[in-house]
Amino acid sequence: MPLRKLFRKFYLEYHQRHACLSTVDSTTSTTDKAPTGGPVPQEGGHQGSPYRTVDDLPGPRRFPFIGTLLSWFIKREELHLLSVEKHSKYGKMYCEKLLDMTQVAVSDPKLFEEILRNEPKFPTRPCYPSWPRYRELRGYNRGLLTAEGDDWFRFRKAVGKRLLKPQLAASFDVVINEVVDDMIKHMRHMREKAGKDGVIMQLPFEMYKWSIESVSKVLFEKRLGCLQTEIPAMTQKFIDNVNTMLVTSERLFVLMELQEKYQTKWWRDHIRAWDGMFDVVRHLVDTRVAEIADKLENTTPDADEGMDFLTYLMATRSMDIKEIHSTMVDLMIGGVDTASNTICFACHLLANHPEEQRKLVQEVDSVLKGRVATAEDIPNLPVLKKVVKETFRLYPVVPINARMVTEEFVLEGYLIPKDSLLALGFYNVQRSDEYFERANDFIPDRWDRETAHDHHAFSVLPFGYGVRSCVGRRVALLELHLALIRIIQNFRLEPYDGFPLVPTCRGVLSPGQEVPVRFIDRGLGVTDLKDNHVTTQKAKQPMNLTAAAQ
Ligand code: HEM
Repeated sequence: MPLRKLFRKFYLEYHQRHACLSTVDSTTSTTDKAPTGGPVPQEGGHQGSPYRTVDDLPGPRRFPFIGTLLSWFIKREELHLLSVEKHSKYGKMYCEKLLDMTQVAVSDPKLFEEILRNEPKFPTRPCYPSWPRYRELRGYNRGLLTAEGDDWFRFRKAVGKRLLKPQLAASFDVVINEVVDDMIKHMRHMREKAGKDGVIMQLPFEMYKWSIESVSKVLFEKRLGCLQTEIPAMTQKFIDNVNTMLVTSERLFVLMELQEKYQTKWWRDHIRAWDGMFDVVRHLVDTRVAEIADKLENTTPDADEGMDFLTYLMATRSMDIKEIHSTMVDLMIGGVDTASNTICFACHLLANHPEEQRKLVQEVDSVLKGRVATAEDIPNLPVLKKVVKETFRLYPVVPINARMVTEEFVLEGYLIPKDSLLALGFYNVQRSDEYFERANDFIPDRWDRETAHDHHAFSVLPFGYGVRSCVGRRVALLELHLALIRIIQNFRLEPYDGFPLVPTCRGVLSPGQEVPVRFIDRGLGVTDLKDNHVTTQKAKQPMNLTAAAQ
């Protein structure tokens, strides 16, 4: 493969890794319609075209051959800040060339809306090349994260029906609460073990274990033991393999084919890590399938019956077992560091804003009166919802989303060519004084019912938007709300001086290894679920849980 092509491929993969969901995505957007807003210039067009070209857009200086690639390398852990820097210099829409790849960066809620509302029926998302390659080698289909066209649509329909219906998503509160219960016990243990005045060292890692455990229980009806003092060997192997897979995915950005051909250590580690992850997921799926085998024979899929996720997926008979294995791996990948990073950011913000924390404590204590919350309680906790939304605004785990352009289209009078990349600067908009007053301050009240609509609906999109948006968003919100309630019921949060929080952006926005928060025990001990145990059957009851899952 010629060197230039290899570099182009590297750039594409590099961008996808950093501009999209950690391990995940970017989305194709195609529309051949001229935008509804913005004049189509009659002057400045090229070769008789009424539109301007992307070369007419402002942008950073390009070096021969590499274009602006260097700045990406230098700031690869701060891509969110690089995006802010470039937008403040070149405006809402600029163009840069990375090798021969055109990237159009956009930072304006109206343009986000225009792009995202015009997606095709089956948006395709490019992904790490090593991911589909692994599946090809082992005879697996792509899973939900990376599948395309009809396959993606089929998987999305099956998974979405169980995870995205508000009432059904809300029915996961029982299993989520079970895991939150253990998380609180684990947090108590860790803060005592650290002996540092209530500080939980490596909070992000502890929260990571919580989110793996929680997603596993939701998806497989199985616990992995992440929150036990001694983590079972199989679980530890899974955690290690996820980490190795992610690290080596980055290293295989460059010259993947050659690395495969010469079986480099990174390549071998990568394949071994995937094998390990698939082993665990296959074991979890197959064990559950064996448990429900008898039931399955005569079961028809009825998500409304509150069926557990895997039983439902099997009963749809719309995915074969290998597609299910693949999709379950993808759901695990999509659901772990996203939720755990967000809860770390929320704890940090509350610790540093005692007044906001006080309002939240007051609301939680007065509404729940010391009992464990369920999904039904969430609509009655507006302060909680505002805190989570404001956390997403300040620390969006996906700070820059992206779309590949598969058909040329017109945006703001500029002809955006096929095969170029659209980078949607969410972080930049969310931190901009143009869209939010005192944009860098934590002000949950800006999301008050009366004032929330002052902000453009596309100015904060933590889960993306449209048909390819996050399929786990309702589960994620429920996890975050229930976990945060319980943390607040059990601990008072204080800042731990001397430790600054310095988020990095390697894929997803992460708080780093340590989050400087002290957890002071409130001594109320709200960890026992027995008092208000709810059953999965409640999904059948006619109650309005729509708001609860939003
Ligand atoms: C705070 C938590 C989470 C955040 C902020 C988040 C955010 C996102 C974003 C921004 C996307 C891309 C959307 C787009 O391109 O428009 C996405 C996709 C996805 N997420 Fe999440 N996510 C979270 C939790 C979860 C959970 C818990 C799961 C699984 C249960 C999950 C599974 C997925 C999957 C499978 C996709 C790809 C969907 C598709 O391609 O059809 N996510 N997520």
